[in-house]
Amino acid sequence: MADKIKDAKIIFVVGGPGSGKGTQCEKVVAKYGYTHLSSGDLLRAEVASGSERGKTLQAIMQKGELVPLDTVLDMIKDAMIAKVDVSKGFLIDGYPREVKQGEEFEKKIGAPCLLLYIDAKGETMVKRLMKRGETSGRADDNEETIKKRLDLYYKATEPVIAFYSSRGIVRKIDSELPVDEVFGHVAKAIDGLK
Ligand SMILES: Nc1ccn([C@@H]2O[C@H](COP(=O)(O)OP(=O)(O)OP(=O)(O)O)[C@@H](O)[C@H]2O)c(=O)n1
Ligand SMILES: Nc1nc2c(ncn2[C@@H]2O[C@H](COP(=O)(O)OP(=O)(O)O)[C@@H](O)[C@H]2O)c(=O)[nH]1
Ligand SMILES: [Mg+2]
Repeated sequence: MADKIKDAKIIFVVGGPGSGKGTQCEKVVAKYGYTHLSSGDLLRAEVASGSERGKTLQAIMQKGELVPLDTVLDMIKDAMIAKVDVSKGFLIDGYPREVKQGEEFEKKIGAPCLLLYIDAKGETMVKRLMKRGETSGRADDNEETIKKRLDLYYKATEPVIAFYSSRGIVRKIDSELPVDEVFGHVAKAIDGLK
């Protein structure tokens, strides 16, 4: 089983909060049939289950901080194992959040063949998240937590992009464009694989 995952096509989707990762992943699923695993969604599902672990997670997420590395990684790995036989590839959305998360992922699961860097300006991300917050019901889509998530993104997650750039697998996608144009660039990056 571990070998099967290792051979799977793995794409990391990295970008700030509200940059449009989830939006683009949905479109990739529709066109390429990849399996979309949003680390944030996996964590929110655990919170929704009402488990003790979920309660601990909720408190961390509400503050816009990172949950323990092993927790997210185990969830991603379990979700990958469940889908590996029917999946053409995996979109790992919102992970890695810090270089260490990427290193552990590679030790326990495998190496990514591509990193889609979904790039938008800070003010754009804040605007999109405030709008999303009107309907998302997410405890972290509020002004105070958004600011913390952005700060953490610049501090912890941007170094991830530099880390993988040196390997030549980063494709920077301008996410200020209209959604379909952004997707055009995403599709070009995926078509360039192999
Ligand atoms: N690898 C990850 C992914 C998520 N989180 C936690 O889950 C929260 C929400 O994650 P996510 O949904 O990915 O949020 P954002 O990227 O901030 O927002 P979006 O849904 O807009 O992508 C993060 O703030 C963080 O507390 C984490 O600790 N580690
Ligand atoms: N104008 C515009 N809005 C977008 C674009 N991509 C995403 N959005 C909006 O921005 C918000 C955040 O997008 P989402 O995909 O959840 O971003 P994520 O936080 O990176 O997963 C959503 O309300 C989207 O509708 C884009 O390319 N252009
Ligand atoms: Mg998202």
